[in-house]
Amino acid sequence: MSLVRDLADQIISAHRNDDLCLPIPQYSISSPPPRIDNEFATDHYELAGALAAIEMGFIESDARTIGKAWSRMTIQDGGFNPFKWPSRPEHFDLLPWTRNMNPKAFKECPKRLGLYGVMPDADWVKRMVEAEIPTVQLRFKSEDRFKIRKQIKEAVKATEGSKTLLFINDYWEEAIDAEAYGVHLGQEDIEGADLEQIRAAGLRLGLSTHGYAEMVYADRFCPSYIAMGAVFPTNLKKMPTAPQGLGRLYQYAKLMSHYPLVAIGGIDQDSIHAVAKSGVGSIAVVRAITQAKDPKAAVKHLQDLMRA
Ligand SMILES: Cc1ncc(COP(=O)(O)OP(=O)(O)O)c(N)n1
Ligand SMILES: Cc1ncsc1CCOP(=O)(O)O
Ligand SMILES: [Mg+2]
Repeated sequence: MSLVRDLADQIISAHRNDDLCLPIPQYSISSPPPRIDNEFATDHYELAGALAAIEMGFIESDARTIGKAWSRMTIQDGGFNPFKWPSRPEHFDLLPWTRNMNPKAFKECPKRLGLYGVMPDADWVKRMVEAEIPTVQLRFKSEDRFKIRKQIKEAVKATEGSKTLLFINDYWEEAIDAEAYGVHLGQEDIEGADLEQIRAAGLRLGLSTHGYAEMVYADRFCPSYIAMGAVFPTNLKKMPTAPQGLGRLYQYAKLMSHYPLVAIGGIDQDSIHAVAKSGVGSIAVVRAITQAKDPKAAVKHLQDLMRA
């Protein structure tokens, strides 16, 4: 058996019961298995870490990131220990400075944004302000710029004079014009947005991530918060990765603990307490509020469960 195979097997058997593993996707001719070979790896540990990650069900980009982290961890810690798992910022080559020392950092937001309602229109935002939710997002999807502007203006007005912080999903230009508290962008939104303009206007920026590779990428922008998910299955959005589960969320939250963090995806009253225990300071939900019999009561109940 090759050395790399042996190291990978040691990692897998040490972490088999860690709740990090997901079923490996089915491969076909149109979606072939990832190629983890010497071509990209600089040492055995990188290759073994990446191979183990693939067999633990991580997607290829995450496996490559994990491989690099295994290599750094092994060098930094002075030897290979299969029972460890990369979990420190330096293992992932995250930015070495704090927000205050980074002139490109986005404006700070509270470390704990608390319960975060992601709402489909301005009327829902108003209801959330009345329910005294700490954080709300206007996630209004439309092609009509006039309607978008109107919704954003109404949502900003609804939060004025309240303690509720408002993030606008996707429409960063309109959010700047309306002087919203912040903007939320997904990975695909980043390229089309002028992040410098958002930063210069003093709006906070939240970024979505779905795994290790995207977290490392998001870190380069030093956003105000990092969202991670989907934690559990959700039918509200087609996700680029499988639900990550609590085991992975706990690792992500540990690695990125210097950021305000938001967990999202399929979280409800039965799971919110376990999610909060990961250390994330905020939990974003849609259906747990919008489909509740009494949304205002749900806001209170979910917050109680988060704190319990
Ligand atoms: C708090 C929070 N997290 C993730 C998302 C999803 O953003 P994105 O991936 O850009 O998808 P859309 O919401 O735009 O469909 C979010 N909106 N909020
Ligand atoms: C917008 C979004 N982004 C990631 S999951 C999600 C939807 C979450 O909805 P729910 O809380 O109802 O699963
Ligand atoms: Mg988006």
